[in-house]
Amino acid sequence: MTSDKWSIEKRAPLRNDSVLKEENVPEIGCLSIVVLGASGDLAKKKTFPALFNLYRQGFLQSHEVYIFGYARTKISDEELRDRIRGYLVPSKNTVEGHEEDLTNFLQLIKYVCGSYDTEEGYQLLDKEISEHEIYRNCTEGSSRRLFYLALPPSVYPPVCKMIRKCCMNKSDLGGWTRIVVEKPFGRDLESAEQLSNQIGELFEEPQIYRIDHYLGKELVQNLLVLRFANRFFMPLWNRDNIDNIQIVFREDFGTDGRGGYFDQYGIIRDIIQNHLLQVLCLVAMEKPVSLKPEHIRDEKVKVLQSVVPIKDEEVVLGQYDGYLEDPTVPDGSYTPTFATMVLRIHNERWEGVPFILKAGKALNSRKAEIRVQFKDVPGDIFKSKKQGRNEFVIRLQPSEAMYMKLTVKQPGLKMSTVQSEMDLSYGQRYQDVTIPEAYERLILDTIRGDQQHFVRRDELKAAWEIFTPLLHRIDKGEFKSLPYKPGSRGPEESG
Ligand SMILES: NC(=O)C1=CN([C@@H]2O[C@H](COP(=O)(O)OP(=O)(O)OC[C@H]3O[C@@H](n4cnc5c(N)ncnc54)[C@H](OP(=O)(O)O)[C@@H]3O)[C@@H](O)[C@H]2O)C=CC1
Ligand SMILES: O=C1O[C@H](COP(=O)(O)O)[C@@H](O)[C@H](O)[C@H]1O
Repeated sequence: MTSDKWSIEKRAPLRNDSVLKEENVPEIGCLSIVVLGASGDLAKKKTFPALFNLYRQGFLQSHEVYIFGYARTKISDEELRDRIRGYLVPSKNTVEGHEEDLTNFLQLIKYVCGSYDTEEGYQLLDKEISEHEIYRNCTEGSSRRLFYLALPPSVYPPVCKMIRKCCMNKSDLGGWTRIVVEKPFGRDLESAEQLSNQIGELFEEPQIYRIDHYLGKELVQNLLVLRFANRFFMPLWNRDNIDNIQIVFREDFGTDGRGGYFDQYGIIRDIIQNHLLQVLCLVAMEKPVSLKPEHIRDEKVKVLQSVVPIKDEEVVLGQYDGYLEDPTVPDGSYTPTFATMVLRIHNERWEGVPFILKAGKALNSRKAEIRVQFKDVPGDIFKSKKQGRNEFVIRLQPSEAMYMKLTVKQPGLKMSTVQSEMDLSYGQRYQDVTIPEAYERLILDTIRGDQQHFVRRDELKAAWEIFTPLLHRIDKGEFKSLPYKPGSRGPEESG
């Protein structure tokens, strides 16, 4: 099943302190993965493909795992398999054995139809899971049950209630029940806290995995290594040397059939409050005591708590021309599809350094990157300012890369300078490596009980505290979104 060409290192089982009450949790044994909202967009595009890739690499074993799709849509097992089949595609290094693996994987999937807020469907689901556990000779209570909520957040409370009531792992003989919830987790501080309270009454924090898929991206995971395992970054990473840091997300397509969802949230809730802010935390945080999830998340919370209120004059919003033509978008909507803003961190390291966050849909390119711009060289004898500053760029996607823009001597007899690049492009440097999809890593982390790359409750609260005042002013119509042309760089006013 596992092709020799897979070159991702299989990670050894790991345990960590985040599983507070689950010290004797098995890493092996019967595993039931339930994808709620299996009929939806995320499930077919991301969740099932991630599970398939884990299966192909041997992280999900046929003799242990069973996957249940759950939703209201009335379809058969075979119809669900047909819906997702086209999304389970091989990457360039994994073509060999793909068809056989696909057939075997699809046989591990069963569909259960039911509503989200009544017991019948969940009782049926529990029966199916229990049958699978018995079939696998699983000792009652030692099984592992993972519930992935690929659903709109509005249904999280009833779904969690029903899981708690009908579908929990039956006793505490070392098994576990974990739930994965997607963003957006709330619309503002109050609604997020309400949701946290509702779910918190049903599940303990170590059972709740708030996913932010940007935390599963290769170069986001590299940030801590880069910063804290390299001597030459440490002394430079501060207000004395850095002029500004830009964290940018661009998409070259619009709402793409998701206008109904998007219009309720807008670009700040969809991208900035979660994905870009998580990246900011990893760029700005202090060195954690260790790599334990709680130590890392403690440092992230400190950064978030040090962010000062966003100034209105440092915000630009935009909406692309044609957004309102999407039939699922309400007439006259002011929802921003583009936003740029400055975040300022009031601490010893970052006082005075603007963190410029920018995100937009329907722009000129698809790209996510971090640009660290350094200050000018004091007393520059080469007068090299006109060639540009030192800049360190981390491109998260597409084509993962890190490069350093620096001034060098123009080769030749003349003593003149030119800007050049030291380039680490992953496509060239790691040609035989298939970089895992973010969801793949994060689902594996959930199975292993590693919460390092998931958002803790206090982190979420601190994130909403930063954006809620601005979002409320936007919701009240106090900000207008400036028009911009699809395929452009955003509104001209955004610079
Ligand atoms: N799609 C994406 O690219 C991304 C999505 N997310 C998040 O993942 C979650 C799921 O997203 P996505 O798959 O796009 O969502 P969908 O709109 O496709 O919904 C998923 C499923 O939920 C059910 N559903 C939809 N609306 C409702 C409703 N109002 N009440 C009850 N059930 C409903 C439907 O299943 P049925 O009717 O069969 O029960 C649907 O197939 C959301 O929280 C989203 O924000 C996060 C990142 C990216
Ligand atoms: O969470 C979301 O992310 C996607 C972009 O994800 P990426 O991994 O392709 O960068 C975005 O399109 C979507 O609107 C948003 O909900």
